[in-house]
Amino acid sequence: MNKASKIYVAGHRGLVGSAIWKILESKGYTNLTGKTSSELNLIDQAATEQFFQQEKPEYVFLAAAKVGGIVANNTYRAEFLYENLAIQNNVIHNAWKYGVKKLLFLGSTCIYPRESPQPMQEEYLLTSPLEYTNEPYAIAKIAGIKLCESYNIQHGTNFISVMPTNLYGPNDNFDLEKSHVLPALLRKIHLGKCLEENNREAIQQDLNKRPIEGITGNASSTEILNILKKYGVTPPAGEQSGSVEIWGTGTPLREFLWSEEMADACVFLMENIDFSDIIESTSLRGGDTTKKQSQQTVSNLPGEIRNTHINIGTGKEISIKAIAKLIAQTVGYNGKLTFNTSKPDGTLRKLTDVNKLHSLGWHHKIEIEEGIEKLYRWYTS
Ligand SMILES: NC(=O)C1=CN([C@@H]2O[C@H](COP(=O)(O)OP(=O)(O)OC[C@H]3O[C@@H](n4cnc5c(N)ncnc54)[C@H](OP(=O)(O)O)[C@@H]3O)[C@@H](O)[C@H]2O)C=CC1
Ligand SMILES: C[C@H]1O[C@H](OP(=O)(O)OP(=O)(O)OC[C@H]2O[C@@H](n3cnc4c(=O)[nH]c(N)nc43)[C@H](O)[C@@H]2O)[C@@H](O)[C@@H](O)C1=O
Repeated sequence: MNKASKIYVAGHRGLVGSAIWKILESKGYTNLTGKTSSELNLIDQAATEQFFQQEKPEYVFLAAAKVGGIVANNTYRAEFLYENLAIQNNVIHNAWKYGVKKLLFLGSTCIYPRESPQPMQEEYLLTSPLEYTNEPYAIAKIAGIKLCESYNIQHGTNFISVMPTNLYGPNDNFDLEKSHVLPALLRKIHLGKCLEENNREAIQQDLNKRPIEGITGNASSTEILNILKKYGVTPPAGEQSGSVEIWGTGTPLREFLWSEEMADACVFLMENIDFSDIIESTSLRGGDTTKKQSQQTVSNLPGEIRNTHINIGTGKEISIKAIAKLIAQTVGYNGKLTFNTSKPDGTLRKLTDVNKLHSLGWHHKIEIEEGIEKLYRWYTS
């Protein structure tokens, strides 16, 4: 990529897309293009083709997707499968058709089997059944990996797939039903602290920025208390402390990566790594049949090529209970944390093996304690 290359960031307003955009700008890339979903609905095949035909981007970051936490994935199963398949089919196919030089596709670590050995190596893909709560989303992401891989093998394109662990950071989704665990708990615990301190102004500010089911800060105290109670945030009453509800048992383990570091990894790979380098690093691990083929060009490779995607994570895990306690400590919340076991736990462990990423030359720096502090500063500023 040179600084004047035309770069399309699909999903440039999202958690990861906005961070990719920011990094590209800060590195001096001057020819960036992005469209909101209302300007360009990537589910629309004709509109997507027209965009590629007219704009002819040279590089594409595919960070547009239907995204959500465990309950959203489990509830809107058809949307997660259909929309993600459609978005990635349209973008990846047109990237090939209109000569995109390199594309980076974002998948997810939920592509790995529910009972995968830990930490999860790229080679564990498609070795046993998936976790039920996000199976449709995972199937779409697996199809995306295979689409990139297959266009590379059949047509000689340079499309790279990355599988991020759970992400968090500025511009995340803080919806209390549809978001991921970290933004949801940060917001609930923040609201719990505001109730603890009887800080009505801070609660009003929060609801004005992000209304819950149409309830804003202008609603009556009763309406506000009722909506917070519905999402598991209750005020202290007399001698009794307030409480914040955590979904599930709190025992599942998760790995969290700061979204701006995720974006940094994406830009690093786009700038430095080609599909042929990935084949080489995959073969160096000895995990598949490309072992003796690393010196050949991609289009000439005989035999089987698979598991060319790259995990992106920290390689470190923490329980949901511990993450809730860490957030409470950062926010300064003293109330109770309760567990609602009628909500799903999902996968019990999904720790990434990041050796391939490290061997390609990228390593994370921000640990979870620092990340939560940064996120809370961003959230309350
Ligand atoms: N967040 C996480 O923890 C993880 C995310 N990922 C993956 O990383 C990628 C980025 O996720 P994240 O940034 O969190 O997602 P966000 O929900 O924050 O952003 C999604 C983006 O996709 C765009 N988009 C959605 N539907 C369409 C559509 N039909 N047409 C055009 N644009 C659309 C949205 O555009 P607009 O705002 O204009 O509507 C938005 O900019 C996704 O592929 C996701 O699967 C993987 C693992 C973990
Ligand atoms: C990134 C990944 O994210 C999704 O998978 P997930 O990791 O299971 O998603 P999650 O972040 O929503 O939950 C993680 C854990 O946390 C618990 N939990 C507690 N309390 C809250 C809570 O208040 N909200 C949420 N959402 N979860 C909570 C929750 O019960 C679960 O045990 C995929 O569907 C898919 O999108 C994907 O790729």
